[in-house]
Amino acid sequence: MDYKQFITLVEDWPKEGVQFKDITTLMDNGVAYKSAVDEIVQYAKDRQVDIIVGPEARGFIVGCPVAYALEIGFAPVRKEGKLPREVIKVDYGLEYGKDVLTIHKDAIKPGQRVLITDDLLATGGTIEATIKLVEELGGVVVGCAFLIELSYLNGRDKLEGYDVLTLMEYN
Ligand SMILES: O=P(O)(O)OC[C@H]1O[C@H](OP(=O)(O)OP(=O)(O)O)[C@H](O)[C@@H]1O
Ligand SMILES: Nc1ncnc2[nH]cnc12
Repeated sequence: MDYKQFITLVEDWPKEGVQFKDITTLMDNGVAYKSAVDEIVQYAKDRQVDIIVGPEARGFIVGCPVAYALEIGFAPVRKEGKLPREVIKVDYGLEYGKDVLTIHKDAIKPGQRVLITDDLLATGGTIEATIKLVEELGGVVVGCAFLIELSYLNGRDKLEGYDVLTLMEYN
């Protein structure tokens, strides 16, 4: 499917000079959303994934339906101060700012095969931080799946050695 027709490009948001790729117009379309999720479900099946991990908030939109379809768990990675129990944390930077990401200490069991999902790969800061959290808990990252890759921001450079699926690319 040509998913790009469902993405809305918003100039100068959230900051001047950034072209925001709005996925809500893809999610609005049930057929397109299901098709995108189905592609990631197949990718996860091929890798015998035990658990999905996704960063707040748009990583949930992609990862939760995949976990549901596969009848496996989903572990949320959230910004600091949002998870109620003991967490580990990591600092990271992204296209338009920086922040801290956290995950519950017991979210992943050592040796579990993990698929990380997010809507978009930009500088790669978020995925790099999420991988760090997963690996610190002993998880094995067997794939990273995104709807969109902004190849002009070179996020893939941070993913050397990891398997990556992206459904759309912007140059
Ligand atoms: O590759 P990067 O440069 O790290 O950028 C990509 C990240 O930026 C966006 O999330 P954002 O932090 O804006 O949070 P949100 O999903 O809660 O809107 C997007 O959903 C990715 O997680
Ligand atoms: N240009 C962009 N559009 C949508 N989400 C993003 N996250 C980081 N950069 C982004």
